[in-house]
Amino acid sequence: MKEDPMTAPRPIILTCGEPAGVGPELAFKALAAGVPFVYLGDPAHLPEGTTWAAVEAPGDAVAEGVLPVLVHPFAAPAVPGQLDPANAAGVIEVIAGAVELVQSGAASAICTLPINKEALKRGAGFAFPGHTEFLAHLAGDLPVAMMLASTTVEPPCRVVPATIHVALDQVPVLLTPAVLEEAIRITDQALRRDFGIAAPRLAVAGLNPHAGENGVMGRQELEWMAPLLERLRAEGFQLSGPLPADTMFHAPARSRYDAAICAYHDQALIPIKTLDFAGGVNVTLGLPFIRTSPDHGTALDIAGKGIADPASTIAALRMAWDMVGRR
Ligand SMILES: NC(=O)C1=CN([C@@H]2O[C@H](COP(=O)(O)OP(=O)(O)OC[C@H]3O[C@@H](n4cnc5c(N)ncnc54)[C@H](O)[C@@H]3O)[C@@H](O)[C@H]2O)C=CC1
Ligand SMILES: NCC(=O)COP(=O)(O)O
Repeated sequence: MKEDPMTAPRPIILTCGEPAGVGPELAFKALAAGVPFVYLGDPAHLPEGTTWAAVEAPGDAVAEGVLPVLVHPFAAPAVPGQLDPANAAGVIEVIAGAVELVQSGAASAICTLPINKEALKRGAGFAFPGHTEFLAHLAGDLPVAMMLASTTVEPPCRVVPATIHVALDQVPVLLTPAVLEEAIRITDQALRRDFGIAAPRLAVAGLNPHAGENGVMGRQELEWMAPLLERLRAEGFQLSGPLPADTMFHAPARSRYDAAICAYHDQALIPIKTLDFAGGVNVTLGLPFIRTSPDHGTALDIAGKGIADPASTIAALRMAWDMVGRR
């Protein structure tokens, strides 16, 4: 049945992600989010017995309790837990298709189910280490930042790694004043626009143990991080740091800031995934459209067993919908 396009809410596109992972089984469970979304993927990959209906356009209505599916046929069936290179191209096409739908105005946001980066690289020569970088490219090679945000802990834990999917030995090379400044600026703006925080407070982690301890355990903090933060404070940014990363994530420390800008992936993601694995949401900041994702990966070890927890996907859909409302 077609809805009145003037009044129908434009739904979120939930991309299928890796079909051999937990994505397909999370899609139906995610109806519990109570926000409008449509699944983009191959219905043949959904668990047997899933109640779904094909729709032609994102806004087409289906009965309550039925998963609406924008059908994107894949090359091969999916065997839970077993990656198939034949399906890599389909996974990439679905992400690109979702971007087209949101950019055309047919959808309000994108929520991505997890992909297996290695599978995409080996199966389709995917040139990006993750959604974040691919979406930035599709949006016109924009500078973006990756934020992971808790939804069930207080004070909240929000983290932004200034370098993202890079090898640890590259971090000191790639973490430059320009890269850190960009992460600070993008995060400050996104907290205002998408999280309703009028005067964001950012805490910046040092790179070295004890934030270098005045130069005895590394010099980046003294040589350029502190001067950069000083310059940005003079512009009006509310910044603390560079702080020792090991002591900035306990609850009293988190109450002093709205988001932590970290030097590298694990410095940022270990605290949030420890504090709120079930409720964590990954958000790409700086895109012209809204994109969220559960914080976890493809979980091949449990795929197909029906035990995957939908909480993070539900939180991601709700966060995207809140952002739609704010914008
Ligand atoms: N946004 C994305 O597309 C993301 C993709 N990945 C990709 O996922 C793949 C696997 O990554 P891993 O490091 O193994 O992390 P993972 O999150 O897939 O799994 C880590 C552990 O958490 C469990 N787990 C994950 N999600 C769960 C859920 N919903 N319910 C219950 N248990 C759950 C898994 O069973 C496993 O024991 C990699 O290829 C990685 O690149 C990882 C994170 C995000
Ligand atoms: N560890 C987080 C992660 O890999 C998410 O990456 P992306 O696919 O959202 O870019």
